[in-house]
Amino acid sequence: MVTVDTPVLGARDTDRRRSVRLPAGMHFANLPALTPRAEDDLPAHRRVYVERLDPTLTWQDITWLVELTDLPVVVKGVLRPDDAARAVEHGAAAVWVSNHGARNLDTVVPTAVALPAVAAEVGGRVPVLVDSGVRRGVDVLKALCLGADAVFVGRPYLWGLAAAGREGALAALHMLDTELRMAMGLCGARDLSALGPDLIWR
Ligand SMILES: Cc1cc2nc3c(=O)[nH]c(=O)nc-3n(C[C@H](O)[C@H](O)[C@H](O)COP(=O)(O)O)c2cc1C
Repeated sequence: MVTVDTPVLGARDTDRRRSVRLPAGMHFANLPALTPRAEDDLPAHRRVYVERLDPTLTWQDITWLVELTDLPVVVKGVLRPDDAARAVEHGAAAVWVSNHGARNLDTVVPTAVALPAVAAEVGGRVPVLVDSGVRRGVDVLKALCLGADAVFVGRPYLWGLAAAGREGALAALHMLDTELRMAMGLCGARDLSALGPDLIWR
């Protein structure tokens, strides 16, 4: 789902294409498929995506997966209420509202915008999870108010890890926890059950 007021392809896209190329002679040691080849007409990361995207997948594949395992199958990347309903109908144990950190599709809808309608559609039948762009405790608070049962982060703890190893990753999570508690206190919320849409000013 993309917003319509900006072009899908533009100058930024071209810039990004250039920026993902490695310097000559370097390669991704553990990701050989990402190493640029002279004959490539697509940047390496795009080639990987194009080769991995399977246009034959259907919702029946979710049912097949669910029947194959006792593990909970969670459908991630849901942004539309109708897709959320399909995920539940096909046996998903949870619906994960995500745009994968807005790293893949330019102008993709923010998850804070998509979340309320998805949560309403799911209606408590399974947990609703969310990620993408959560950077501060107040972001966690807003996501919980907008209908999420749990909130995830991708890059923040990786940045902590890169900066200071295990302690850095823990510090990133601790900061989110502290900020969430502070934001809750400042909103007059004693516990998580007090978080709801009434705390959100639109
Ligand atoms: C380096 C990197 C690789 C990722 N690879 C995948 C992936 O293979 N499949 C997927 O569903 N999400 C992938 N994600 C998205 C994360 O699972 C997560 O949805 C996203 O990072 C959350 O947004 P945030 O980083 O803004 O917190 C990746 C994220 C990063 C940063």
